[in-house]
Amino acid sequence: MTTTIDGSRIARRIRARVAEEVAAAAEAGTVPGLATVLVGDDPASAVYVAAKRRAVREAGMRDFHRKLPGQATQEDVAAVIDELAADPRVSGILLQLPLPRQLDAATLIDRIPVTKDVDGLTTASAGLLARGERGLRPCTPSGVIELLDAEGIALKGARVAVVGWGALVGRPLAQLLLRRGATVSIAHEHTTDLPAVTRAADIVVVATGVRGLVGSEHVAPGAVVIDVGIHRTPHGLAGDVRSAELDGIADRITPVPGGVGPMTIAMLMVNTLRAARWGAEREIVAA
Ligand SMILES: Nc1nc2c(c(=O)[nH]1)N[C@@H](CN(C=O)c1ccc(C(=O)N[C@@H](CCC(=O)O)C(=O)O)cc1)CN2
Repeated sequence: MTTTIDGSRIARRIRARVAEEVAAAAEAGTVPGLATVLVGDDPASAVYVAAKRRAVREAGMRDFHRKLPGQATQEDVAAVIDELAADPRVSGILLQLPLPRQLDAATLIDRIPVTKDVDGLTTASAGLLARGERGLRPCTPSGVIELLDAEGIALKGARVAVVGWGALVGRPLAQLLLRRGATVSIAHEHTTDLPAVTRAADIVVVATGVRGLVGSEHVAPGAVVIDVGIHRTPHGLAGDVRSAELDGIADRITPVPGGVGPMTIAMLMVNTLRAARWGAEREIVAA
């Protein structure tokens, strides 16, 4: 029988723990704050940012939000990031992606100071991850690791196939898994004989943005399948995995919705708390 992993329940537990730690930090005089920056009117982005802001308030953190019009220029967005970077009440800055076409996302992300980079997407944060040094890690990949840990799935020595090599999920996840002692294969939608790669894995993580890419032909009996994809369809949300086909094949699988998505927001709360602590340390050192 295949078990569904309840990401919403695990995320709630993490968020409750963060709220306790925020209350303790507030008692000691520091209230963490997250600034979300939303450019334009992409409906999905508006939903995600609203969910993030709700989570911030529920955790007892300060909610700073900036909304810019879809025709905002590079300079407009840069000015907002610089203002938030200079504000000591702001522990973390998140630039919601995707951005409108006229904007250069990589350059804007790199304006975020590394200690406030709660998305872990700056070049500096990517470098710290590559070197295994202290830094903030991207939320979805660290959410996947937390999910696997919460389920008691051993990573040391496990064969993990990561399908998808994007900067938001696949690449950082592969590095986090390597650091945990997993043997990692990175594949993607163009991999020749993808089933041969994924069927050799104990854990298959799919983050390609291609709806229904992975099905029964890709998964060995007893494997764990983590579906990071989210697609809006006329019948509701769907993932990168044809999950119905895996019933009775996979040992465990994450659903869409209710799997990895809620973990992304939970890990953002964890990162904001970590950023507040890191920022406070830097102030002490600078004083
Ligand atoms: N700056 C960033 N932009 C984007 C990120 C990111 O991590 N940082 N990730 C995605 C979108 N995303 C967060 O921004 C995100 C996606 C999905 C969920 C989630 O909880 N999904 C629910 C379903 C909710 C729904 O769509 O109705 C679920 O899977 O259960 C949270 C965050 C792209 N942009």
